[in-house]
Amino acid sequence: MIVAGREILKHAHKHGYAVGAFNVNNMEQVKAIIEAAEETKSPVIIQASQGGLKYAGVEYIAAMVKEAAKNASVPVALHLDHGTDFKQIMMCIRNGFTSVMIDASHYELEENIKKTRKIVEMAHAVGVSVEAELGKIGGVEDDISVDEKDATFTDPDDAEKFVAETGVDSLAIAVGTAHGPYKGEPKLDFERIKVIKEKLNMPLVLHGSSGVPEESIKEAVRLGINKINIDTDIRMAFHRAVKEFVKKNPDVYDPRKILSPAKEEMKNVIADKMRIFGSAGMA
Ligand SMILES: O=C(COP(=O)(O)O)N(O)CCCCO
Ligand code: NA
Ligand SMILES: [Zn+2]
Repeated sequence: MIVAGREILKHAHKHGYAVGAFNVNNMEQVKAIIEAAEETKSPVIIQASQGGLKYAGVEYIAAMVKEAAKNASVPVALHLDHGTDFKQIMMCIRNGFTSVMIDASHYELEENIKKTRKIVEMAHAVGVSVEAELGKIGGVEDDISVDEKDATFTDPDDAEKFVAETGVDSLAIAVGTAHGPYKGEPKLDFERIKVIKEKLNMPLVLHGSSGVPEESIKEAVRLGINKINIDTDIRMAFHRAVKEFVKKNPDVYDPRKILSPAKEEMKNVIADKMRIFGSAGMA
């Protein structure tokens, strides 16, 4: 069933595990996520970025995810990832999204607070949860790009002020991850996660989580991360499977035959992550 984002994240915060938040652009990704969630009995967050909504259309994404959630035995939230455009955020709420991110992290603290507070007031008025970002998460992915030198870690004291003055349900923190593939191995600032969790005592979000070693993910969850964003690893699973299928079956042109192995590969990758995040069996 479809639920508000805060319901899923509050449970994860209370019981000390993390829920996967997986990006979708098409039907095969939605099916892969829901099948993995059913298989592992995991609550799950299905999210679309502004780029994903531009590609598929907000109505298509909302219709597919609501249909999938209606028939699922696990809790599902539908979330807007990295919302920067006020109209886009309102269109998502209008189409039944149960959670939205307002990403005003490029602005100074006071401006970020102001923009975030406006979305919180409107979203909370209709029961929709809100995620915001403080600090700048590095990396390049679709329309999100932050240069390595501009990536700034989240300051715990600023975070305390930010949450008190905005009322957000969850906070995305910059602690060493980056969007997209990593060149070297990412070094997470675990001490910073620990301090922020102690100060805020609320659901925390890790972005740029594809490519982070399993042990680092587990440590971040132990220290209080409750939502883990994954996009690149699913894209790579899709790419691997399609490439392999087409190489082996160059004359098969039926999209169902070409995309089915890709859906299976994405499902397996997602199910593994749900086990690593600790959400398996929590639904
Ligand atoms: O934090 C993430 C995922 O990061 P990653 O792709 O490193 O797993 N996201 O917010 C997905 C960004 C999608 C842009 O269209
Ligand atoms: Na990444
Ligand atoms: Zn992100």
